[in-house]
Amino acid sequence: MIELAFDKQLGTLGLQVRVCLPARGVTAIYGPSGSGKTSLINAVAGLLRPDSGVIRVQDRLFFDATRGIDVPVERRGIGYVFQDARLFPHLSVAGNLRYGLKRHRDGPAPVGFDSVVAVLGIEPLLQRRPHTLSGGERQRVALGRALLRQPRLLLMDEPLAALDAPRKAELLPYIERLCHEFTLPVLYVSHSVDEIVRLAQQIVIVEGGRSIDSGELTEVMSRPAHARLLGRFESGVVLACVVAQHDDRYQLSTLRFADGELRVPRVDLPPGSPVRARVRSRDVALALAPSPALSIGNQLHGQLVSLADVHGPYLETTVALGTTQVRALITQESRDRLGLQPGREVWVMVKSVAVDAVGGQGSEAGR
Ligand SMILES: Nc1ncnc2c1ncn2[C@@H]1O[C@H](COP(=O)(O)OP(=O)(O)OP(=O)(O)O)[C@@H](O)[C@H]1O
Repeated sequence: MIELAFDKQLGTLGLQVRVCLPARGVTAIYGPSGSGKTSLINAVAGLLRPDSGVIRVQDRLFFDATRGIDVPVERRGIGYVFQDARLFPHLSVAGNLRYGLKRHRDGPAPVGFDSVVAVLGIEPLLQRRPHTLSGGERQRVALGRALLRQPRLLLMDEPLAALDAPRKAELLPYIERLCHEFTLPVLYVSHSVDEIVRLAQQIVIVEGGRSIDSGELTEVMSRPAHARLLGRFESGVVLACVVAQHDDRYQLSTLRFADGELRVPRVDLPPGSPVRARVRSRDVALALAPSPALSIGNQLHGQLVSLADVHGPYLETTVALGTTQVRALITQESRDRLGLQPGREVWVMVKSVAVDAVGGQGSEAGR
């Protein structure tokens, strides 16, 4: 387990972290700008000293204020990848990677030089100097260097933030692959919901310095309480699904979740593969009856649970499809016109779904 229970006063912001996470897979640290995400992982790294509390990663106690324990940064065995790659300009790529290796204590290294080079596709870059690399290539080298230090925990602070959209798209599959291949726990700071849904299994939500929620990603992300933080364009639910079958004629795939099925553009994974389907509230409409006259194929029967104000003309509604809940963004005018109130039977019209493989590659949307 990773136990983070500490406080730190940062100017006017009171950082107050209380989370217990499994020491495996990727945990996203999500929250608005200035909420304290970087400060949280800096405390784990040993770069920021809490005023009180405890920081423990598996059997290693890094910090305990009452017992006067504060393990120095270099002895925590943590890899850190920043927004900018921070490579040594005078060393080649190979030299930068070996710098990490050199600092590893004796004994067989679980993460080998060749496997890191292969997973991150660095081979053709080995003799180059950092200033000749693109931003995405530099970040791949920074990731490799961090991994070769054989960390027990990897921290990443918005590693894609400084890149333009094509470079982001280029780097993301490498991050996915390394999280999959090297089984060390990762804390991944980001305020991009797309990145988080694609990479993380767990999430910690930080707001105003406080860890307000944490847990399994599909569960936490789908909670209506977080709709405000996610914003009107990102709010929605994440459904754990499996690929049920493919329809070659129409190039569609059927995804099965606990209470139904969704048809989406073909997902290149074999039947039985686990995937995540992100259904944004703004991509869902409500109707009082199913309609074969509509182009939308995903029409699911459910019961309206609640209607919550968002802002302006909008309401976010929650609909139960058995045990699964989805949400739809509608206008107040639609609510009154359709006479919608809790308990009412409705049909959920899903216009678009973003699909991400669990620990694999993602594919986007469909109608
Ligand atoms: N040493 C410090 N002294 C005073 N205030 C600080 C200190 N370190 C951070 N802060 C403040 O604490 C707040 C949280 O900063 P932090 O960088 O952790 O947030 P963040 O969620 O990572 O933000 P962003 O997403 O913009 O990077 C900010 O308002 C920052 O100015």
